[in-house]
Amino acid sequence: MRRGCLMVISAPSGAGKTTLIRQLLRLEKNLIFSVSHTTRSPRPGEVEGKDYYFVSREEFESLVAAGAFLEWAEVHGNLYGTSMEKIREHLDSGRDVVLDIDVQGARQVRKKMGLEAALIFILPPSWSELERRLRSRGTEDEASLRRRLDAARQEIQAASEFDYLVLNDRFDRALSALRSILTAERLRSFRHSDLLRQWLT
Ligand SMILES: Nc1ncnc2c1ncn2[C@@H]1O[C@H](COP(=O)(O)OP(=O)(O)OP(=O)(O)O)[C@@H](O)[C@H]1O
Ligand SMILES: Nc1nc2c(ncn2[C@@H]2O[C@H](COP(=O)(O)O)[C@@H](O)[C@H]2O)c(=O)[nH]1
Repeated sequence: MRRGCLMVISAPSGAGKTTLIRQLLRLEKNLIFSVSHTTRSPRPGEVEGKDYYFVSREEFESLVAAGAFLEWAEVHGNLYGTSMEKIREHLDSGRDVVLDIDVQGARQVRKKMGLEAALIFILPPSWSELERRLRSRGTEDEASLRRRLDAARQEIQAASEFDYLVLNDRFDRALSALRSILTAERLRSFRHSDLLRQWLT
């Protein structure tokens, strides 16, 4: 059986990765979203177990101590982490998995999983459009908005470490680029060892 693909998507806050991932999940039936743990409070409309597992700092720290996370990081003043167990299960059973994580997390995944993980960075079209999108979402107070825009400068510096860059200017074009990346990743030879075995033995 083909081993699933791991797609890691990072971007500055407000670039549009959550919106793109939601739409990608509607179109790609074999793709599963990895629900992270976070110490951040839920936003209006966010659902426990669907958007995040919302936990206290104490609970998060005990999961870190138990080695439950593939990666974790402090982002914009809150802790976020990706639990290892489910991801392994899905990949082993041939399901593809998408992670919405920050740059620090993406680096940790690359270190642990090497080229098995495809690292994708979403770029906003401009600084002014990034700020406009973040403001128009209406989820951040001024301090949080400033912190996210400041962090964006450093995050964009790391974009060249990623395997793929996707410009989220026109939404439909960015979505189609993500679907093409998934198609390419599904064809990588190491995922098809069964297919190759019959030719090589
Ligand atoms: N191509 C686009 N054109 C215009 N608006 C967009 C586009 N893509 C996303 N948006 C809008 O930009 C806002 C921010 O998008 P989204 O919440 O998906 O960002 P994000 O990268 O996931 O941010 P965060 O890291 O804070 O979760 C949303 O209101 C979304 O509808
Ligand atoms: N390293 C990780 N980063 C994560 C994880 N889940 C989400 N994130 C990133 O945090 C910021 C902020 O997200 P928000 O939902 O509070 O706007 C964003 O960059 C996410 O990609 C995770 O498990 N690990």
